Amino acid sequence: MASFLKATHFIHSNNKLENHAFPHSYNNTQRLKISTSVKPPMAALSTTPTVGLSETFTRLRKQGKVALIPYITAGDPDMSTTAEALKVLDRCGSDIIELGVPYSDPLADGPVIQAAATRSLSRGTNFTKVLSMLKDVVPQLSCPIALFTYYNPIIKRGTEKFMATVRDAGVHGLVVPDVPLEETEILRKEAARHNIELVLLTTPTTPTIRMKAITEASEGFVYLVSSVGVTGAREFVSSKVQSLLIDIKEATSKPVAVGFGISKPEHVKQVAGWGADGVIVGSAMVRILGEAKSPEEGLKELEVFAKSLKSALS
Ligand SMILES: O=P(O)(O)OC[C@@H](O)[C@@H](O)c1c[nH]c2ccccc12
Repeated sequence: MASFLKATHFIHSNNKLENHAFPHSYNNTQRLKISTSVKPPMAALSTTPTVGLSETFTRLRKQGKVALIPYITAGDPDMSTTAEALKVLDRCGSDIIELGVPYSDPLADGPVIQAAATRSLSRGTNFTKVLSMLKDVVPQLSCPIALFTYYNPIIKRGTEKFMATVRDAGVHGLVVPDVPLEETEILRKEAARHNIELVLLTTPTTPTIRMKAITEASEGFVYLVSSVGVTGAREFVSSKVQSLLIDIKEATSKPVAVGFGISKPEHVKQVAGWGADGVIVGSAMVRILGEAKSPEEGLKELEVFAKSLKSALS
């Protein structure tokens, strides 16, 4: 976990990624040149019926509701099951779905999501396949998609091209856990230009001053990581979350969603009671799809589970 924390927004590091991504010679003129060759984002807007993350939270706030945000890993057990799972989760009242692009070195993930990523990659999942699945499925969904990816795939494609591509697939938000806060400025600019909200994360060990900077820069919502460690279902949600929520809400009026370890209807209810605007449930969903006897069984179990979480929030 130590390396994860160092590499993320919350703690400043002179991580090598910064140099890889944007060498000092990469100046504004070059960026402008690149930008002119990128497809305008408006083309994608017309095919995307859903609203973005902030608007979703605004609507929910008016209704006095807390967002249910499931996370699943794309391509596990296979891409067509992921497509079906997105539709099932949407039908069960998910307010936003976080879809993970599998990555070979998922340093912030616990065993369940790591195993899902490994299975998915071994079946040949790649970024292009995830995006083409999304392009088909997003128009059939009523809730927005927040794409989860580590930083490396963005660097590989180039930030502008990456943003144009994901927007063209109908994605509304982006969660990138391993990018230093300082680096997010460029990411955020490009994301905004393509109408994508870049969600930043804060953890229980993030110093207050940094937490404030993160809430200021975060878009869509602020992701509060409930506990130190890696992703994975836990028996209890850390009671520290309650005071962390108070601190964050003093710093910002942006919505705050809590994730890491939330895996039961009781957890969801508890975190909502502490004042969270959203709850993120990952490993518990991923486990259901990954361990089911068949994809069909997995989808059925997923539906039952998502409904149980949704009703805990109503
Ligand atoms: O799996 P959990 O403990 O329910 O946590 C949320 C989650 O899976 C998702 O948001 C996520 C998956 N991988 C991550 C890496 C870092 C931060 C967050 C994530």
